[in-house]
Amino acid sequence: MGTALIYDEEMTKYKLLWVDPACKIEVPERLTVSHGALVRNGLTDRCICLPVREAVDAEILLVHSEEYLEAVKQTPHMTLEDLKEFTLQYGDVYFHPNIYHCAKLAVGSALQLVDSVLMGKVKNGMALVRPPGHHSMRSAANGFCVFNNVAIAAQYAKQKYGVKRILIVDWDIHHGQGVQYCFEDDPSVLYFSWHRYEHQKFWPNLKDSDYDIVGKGEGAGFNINVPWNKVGMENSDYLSVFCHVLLPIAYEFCPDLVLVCAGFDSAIGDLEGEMCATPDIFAHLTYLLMNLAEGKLCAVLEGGYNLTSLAQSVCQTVQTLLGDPLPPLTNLTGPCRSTLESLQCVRAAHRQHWSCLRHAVDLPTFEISTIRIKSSGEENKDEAEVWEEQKSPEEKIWPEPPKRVSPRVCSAVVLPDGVVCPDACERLSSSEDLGPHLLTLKKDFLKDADDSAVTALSRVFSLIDKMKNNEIRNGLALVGDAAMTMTCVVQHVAAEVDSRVFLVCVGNGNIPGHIIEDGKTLVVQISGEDTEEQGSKYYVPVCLKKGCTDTSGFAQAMFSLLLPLGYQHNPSLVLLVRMPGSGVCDIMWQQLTALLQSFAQGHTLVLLQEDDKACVGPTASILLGNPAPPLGQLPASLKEDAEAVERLRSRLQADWNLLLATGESTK
Ligand SMILES: CC(O)(O)NCCCCN
Ligand SMILES: [Zn+2]
Repeated sequence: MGTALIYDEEMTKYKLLWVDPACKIEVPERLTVSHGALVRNGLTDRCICLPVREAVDAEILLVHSEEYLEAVKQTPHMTLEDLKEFTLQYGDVYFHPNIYHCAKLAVGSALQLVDSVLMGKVKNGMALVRPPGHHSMRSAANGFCVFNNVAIAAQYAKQKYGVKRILIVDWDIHHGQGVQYCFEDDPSVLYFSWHRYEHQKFWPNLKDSDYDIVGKGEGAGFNINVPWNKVGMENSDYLSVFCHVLLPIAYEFCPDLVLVCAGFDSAIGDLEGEMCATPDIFAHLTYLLMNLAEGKLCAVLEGGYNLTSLAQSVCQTVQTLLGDPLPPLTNLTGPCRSTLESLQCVRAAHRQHWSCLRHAVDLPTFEISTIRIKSSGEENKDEAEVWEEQKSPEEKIWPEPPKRVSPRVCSAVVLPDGVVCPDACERLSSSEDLGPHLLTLKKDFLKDADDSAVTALSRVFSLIDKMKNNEIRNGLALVGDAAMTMTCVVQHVAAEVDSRVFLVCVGNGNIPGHIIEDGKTLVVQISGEDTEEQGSKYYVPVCLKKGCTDTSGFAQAMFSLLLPLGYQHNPSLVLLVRMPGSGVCDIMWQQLTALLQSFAQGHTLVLLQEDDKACVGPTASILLGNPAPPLGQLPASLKEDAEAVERLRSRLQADWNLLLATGESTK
């Protein structure tokens, strides 16, 4: 199934007709440069372009009041003076004779997208619309928004398709209060928003945007606000919020549909946001949401006012929806102190609502307000920081996002004769020669191995070399001895100059000490074995009381340990090994296989042991880019397991500060 793209130039046909500094940034060119970049990068040709349509009254009334709709209906016939007068009753928004038409098209675009995803015509998609929607409320336009496109889409999905649970992720730099108000007492819609807040000093200056607003009544816990109390947030800050707040809760919620309020004013260069995250971060944020709801993801454009970073961010998002390999994220230095304060506050506020946060040991029992922290931080703010804040947001520059080339072959497999090659995979035949290195290995490692093991290893090595040359994206090998093959592979890759391996070992099994000495291989082992005291900077043994059968504990280790470590290690190869008898369930295994493709531009090598032959198909399906099935709503993980994960984090966070989720940051 493909990726839908919805866009119509009709939505460029309205603009600000008078002087209003607050609104002048919302220009038609936002759509034309975004769509133009997609065309220029050959992305529109790869999408399924769907037509827009006008929303009908009944659809708009899913969220808005009749009197508001009736009032907006009058605007096409208004004179310029009437339009100005009409606009005065709302905040930071403008009207135009054609904006009602465009607002109906924006809603209609979002609904077309929802229809095509929920009817299974496409896998996912993006709607490029204006006017944006997430600030508009039941009876009020606000923040350039007229109708709440995404809120209407959520109500529409529930009403027309009976969707039970919807996750709305709002990565726009402004708080979508309109969405929050619409669903604050609705437990079937989980709304997550981060937003520039600066202790209520930033627009829309609402106390309702702070972290302690968690939803009301039945909806308590289903509204997550992450305030950014400083500008200049970077990729690390965004990733740490996904790893330590959004993903654990989103997986526990287990949505049937993911809607994204895709605003790109949270990208570097945007004078509204004043953040420093680069456009390629949206490739990763999108991907991290694509293994929820079996990949049913609808992204709808909200804000984004720097035409360069907007266009780049839109392309990064669409490329990920299309399944292209993710770009490497470099120099992730870990979250700043302000982010850690916000993280701690949000996790504390939601601790009672989500079992994934229940055992988080780092959380104070008292309610900490970032206001108190700020005032305490005020005294010891050094003059550099003061100067930094007073400096005007000068023109930022950032590197063009790296090209993301899909190798000719997606998935290659090394299988014993007699094992069927999964559809769409390429079977690696015997490599021509055994290669000199192999003969030495034969002497070192394989002395008593039979020829089939030597042949298999030579094929695995050629698979690795083809991944290195980006001829192949990922691969899978079914071998006689997974542990031995793992050791040889690490040895082989570590011999390369600029290689870094991220070895994820699921299940019990001995990791030879020498492979973690060179600092190029980071090992995370998730098992039921308590090898905690053998841990080191490059060897992270996660012991789950009930072993890998415990999905909640496994999931927690995946988000709060594996993801941050993987991002910070930034490997050139991911080696995922399933030890025999690990007990990990297939869906957890598939989710893990999917998540690990965030790294190394998707160069993942999976090693399975022959008696795990049944895993070949399900693993290949994920390697080929199919979404992992849902884990189901996750129960609380065991207290001991959560504490073990927390102990590991506190031991490791000095070396790997993306693990930080609270407390003092080094920055
Ligand atoms: C869609 C949006 O969130 O980017 N609108 C921002 C409005 C800012 C008004 N000061
Ligand atoms: Zn915005």
